[in-house]
Amino acid sequence: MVIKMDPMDIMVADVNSEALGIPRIVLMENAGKCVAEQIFTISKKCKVAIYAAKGGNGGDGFVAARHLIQKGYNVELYFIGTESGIKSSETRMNWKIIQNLGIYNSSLNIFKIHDSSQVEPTNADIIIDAMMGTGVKGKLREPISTAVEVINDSDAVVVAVDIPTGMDPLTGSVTDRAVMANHTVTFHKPKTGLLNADTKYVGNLTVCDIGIPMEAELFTGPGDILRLNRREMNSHKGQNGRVLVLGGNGNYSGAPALAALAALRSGVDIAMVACPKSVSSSIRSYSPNLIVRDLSEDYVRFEDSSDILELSDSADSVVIGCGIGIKDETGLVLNEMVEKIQKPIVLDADALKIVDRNVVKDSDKKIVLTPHKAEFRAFFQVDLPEDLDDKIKTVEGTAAELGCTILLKGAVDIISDGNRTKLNSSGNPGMSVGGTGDVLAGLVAGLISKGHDVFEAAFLGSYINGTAGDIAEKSYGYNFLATDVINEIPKVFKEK
Ligand SMILES: NC(=O)C1=CN([C@@H]2O[C@H](COP(=O)(O)OP(=O)(O)OC[C@H]3O[C@@H](n4cnc5c(N)ncnc54)[C@H](O)[C@@H]3O)[C@@H](O)[C@H]2O)[C@@H](O)CC1
Ligand SMILES: [K+]
Repeated sequence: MVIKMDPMDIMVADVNSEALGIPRIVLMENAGKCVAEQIFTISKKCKVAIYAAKGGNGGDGFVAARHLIQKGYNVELYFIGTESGIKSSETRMNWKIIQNLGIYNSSLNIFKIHDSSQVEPTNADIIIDAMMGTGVKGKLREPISTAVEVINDSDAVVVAVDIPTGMDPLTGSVTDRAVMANHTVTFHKPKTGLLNADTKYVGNLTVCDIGIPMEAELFTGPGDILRLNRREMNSHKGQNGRVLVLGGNGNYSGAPALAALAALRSGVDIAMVACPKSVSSSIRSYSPNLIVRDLSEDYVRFEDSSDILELSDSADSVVIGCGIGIKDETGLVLNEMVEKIQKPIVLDADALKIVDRNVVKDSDKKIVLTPHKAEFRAFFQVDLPEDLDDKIKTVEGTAAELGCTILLKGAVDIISDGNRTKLNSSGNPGMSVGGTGDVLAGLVAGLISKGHDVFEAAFLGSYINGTAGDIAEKSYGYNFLATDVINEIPKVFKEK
C-alpha cells in the first residue's frame, strides 16, 4: 500500500477511483458531508460562515453548506472568485445546487467576492475554510490572502477543509500566511504536509473516509500516467535518459533489440546495445535508432568486462539479461557487473538464471528483478503460493530480504520493494507472445533513466507495457507481436 499521501498520490488515487467507476462527485459529496458532520459535533444550530474558492476545495464547501442548512444552521457563504473560473464539473454542479437552495432558504446568504475590499469580517460562531486545498500553488493571491487575514482575526472556531489555506500540502510549510484552524478535516489519508505542519495551523486533525477504494491505490491505473516525468522542453541530447542493454548471444539477437527499442519508445534519448559480435550486425539491421557496441565472439566473456563497465558509465540505467544465454562464464561476468556497475540495473530473463542471488543481496545499488513465476522460483529458490495475498506477501518478503525491487510478472503483476507494493492488471493473454518481457525490461530501464525511482519505474513500466498490449489487442486481437506493443507505447504516454 502507498504509505505517504502527497498531492500526486491523491490525484492518482482520485483518477484511478474514477477509472474504477466511482465518480468524483461522489467523493466531493462524501467530503462535504464529512465537513458538515464535524460542525455538528462542534455546536448545534449556530451561525456558520463558509469561505469557498473555485476549486475542488470550494466544491466541498458548497456541499457542506447544503448539509448545514438542512440541519437548520444559518449559513453565510462567501464565494471568492469568478463563477467562470470554476473548472471542475463537480464544483460547478454544487455551486448550481447551493444557489438553487439560496433562492428559497432564508438561512442561506450567498456573497460573491471579487476583490479584497469586499472581504467582510463575520460574527459567525464557526468559520469553514474551503478556499485552497491540494491545488494551491505558490503565494496566496488576493482576495484569498485578505480572507485568510480576516479569518485569523476573527474569534470564531475555524474548521479547515482538507488543508488550511496557505499551507503547502506536501511540506506543511507556510511561506507567507495560512489559516490557523482549530480543526482540520482531511480526506482519505493525512496529506504528508499535515503531518509535518505546525499544529497552530492544523488544530486537531480528523481524517474522513470519502469512499476512495483501496484498489485505487493498490492497483496501477490511468491516474498513474500523471506520474510520468514531462520531457524538459529545453532538453538537449542525452538529458532525457540513456539506457544500456547488455544481452544477446549465439543467435539470440531479437531480445536486446526489443528492450532497447522499448526504452526509446519510453522517451529516452539514447539506447545502446552491448552484445557479442556474432549478433551485432543483425541488431544493427533491426533499427538505425540503436547504437550497437560489439563485445567479443558469440557470448559475453571475461574479456568483455572492461568494455561493459566503460559503456555503463555513459548510461543512466542498464538492462542485463535479454537473450544473453546461460553460459557459466557469462554468469560469472554478470556477477561482477552487478557488483561494479554504478547505475540502477534491471535484471531480466537469462540473467535471472545465472546471476548469484547473494550478489544482488549484497549490492547497495538499485536493482529491479523482472521474473516470471518460473524465473522467480529459480532465482530465489522459493515456491510462489497460488493465493494472491500469500503471493504478494512472498514477493514483499523476498524483496525486503534482498533489498531490491521485484516485478513478478503474471495475470496480475506484483511489484514490491519490500515496503511498498503495487499490483498491475493491465494487459491481456496476448501478452504471452515472445519478447513482451524484453519490452517491459526496456520500459522499466527507460523510466529509471528519466528520473523515476526504481519502484515507481517498475510499476509504471508494468502498467504501460500492459496498456500498450491492450491497445495492440484492439487492432490485432490476441495475435499482436512484441514490436506492435512497442509501437503503441507512445499512445499510453499521450493519455495523460
Ligand atoms: N482528490 C480527491 O480525491 C478529492 C478532492 N477534493 C477536494 O478538492 C481539492 C483539490 O481541488 P483542486 O485541485 O481544484 O484545488 P483547490 O480546490 O485546492 O484550489 C485550487 C484553485 O485555487 C486556485 N489557486 C491555486 N493556487 C492559488 C493561489 N496561490 N492563490 C489563489 N488561488 C490559487 C487555482 O486556480 C484553483 O482553481 C482538495 O483539497 C479537496 O478539498 C474533494 O472533493 C474530495 C475528493
Ligand atoms: K482549505
